[in-house]
Amino acid sequence: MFSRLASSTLRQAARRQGAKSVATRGLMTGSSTKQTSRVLLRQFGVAATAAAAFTLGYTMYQQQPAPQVFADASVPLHGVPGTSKERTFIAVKPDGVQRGLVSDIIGRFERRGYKLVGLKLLVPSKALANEHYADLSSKPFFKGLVDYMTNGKAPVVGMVWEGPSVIKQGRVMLGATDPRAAGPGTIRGDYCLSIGRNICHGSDSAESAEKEINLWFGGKGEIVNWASNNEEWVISDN
Ligand SMILES: Nc1ncnc2c1ncn2[C@@H]1O[C@H](COP(=O)(O)OP(=O)(O)OP(=O)(O)O)[C@@H](O)[C@H]1O
Repeated sequence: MFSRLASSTLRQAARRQGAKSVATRGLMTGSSTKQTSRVLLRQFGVAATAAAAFTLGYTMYQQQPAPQVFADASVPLHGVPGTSKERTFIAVKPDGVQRGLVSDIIGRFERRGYKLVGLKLLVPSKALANEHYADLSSKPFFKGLVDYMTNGKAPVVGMVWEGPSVIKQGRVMLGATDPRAAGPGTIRGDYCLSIGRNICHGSDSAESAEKEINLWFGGKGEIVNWASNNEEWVISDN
């Protein structure tokens, strides 16, 4: 790239000075040769400086350390229940994704002041869905539930939210499992009508949160420990 840049600069300088036509006709005088050489050297110097600056800048850019977002790596994957580092697993199920409710559900948690520390979009495998709903395996609706979660007609949005009492409050924000019993203002109470299409899931205890977060977000680096600048405006008993 550098040699292409230098030779194009030299060509342009030569053209500008009429050197090409003069040289080919053998009419170049001593002073015009010197002048042309000076111009060529100056142009070459500019190109060399530009190339050196580019190389230096690129090298410095490459050597920059990666952004440091892992502010508190001592927090376990599933958080610390009973503290401001409590964590829960919240999912938007395929019907919620299909109906375009992802942003509303994320927005409710964000506006409440909770912090998003994990987020992924996936069609869960049968094994994952079976494990997630293992406690319901004897229920007559189990097979239909797993099929609806895994058939790929729409993905699931899996999330991990962090903040004080997020496990309990997450369930309150979702509303009752059967949307017809869910209060207005809750996600299910506002957006759905049927227990088989209740658009979201939330861990119901610290034990479930631990199991579900590790199940859905067990991979390395899938949870980000980061410090929110809003924290002092959201979490304090003064
Ligand atoms: N009677 C039912 N008929 C059909 N589907 C049901 C029924 N009961 C529960 N489900 C489905 O199974 C899911 C898990 O049921 P569970 O009893 O664990 O309720 P939940 O904890 O409120 O729901 P989730 O685990 O999805 O948050 C429900 O969200 C619902 O989609």
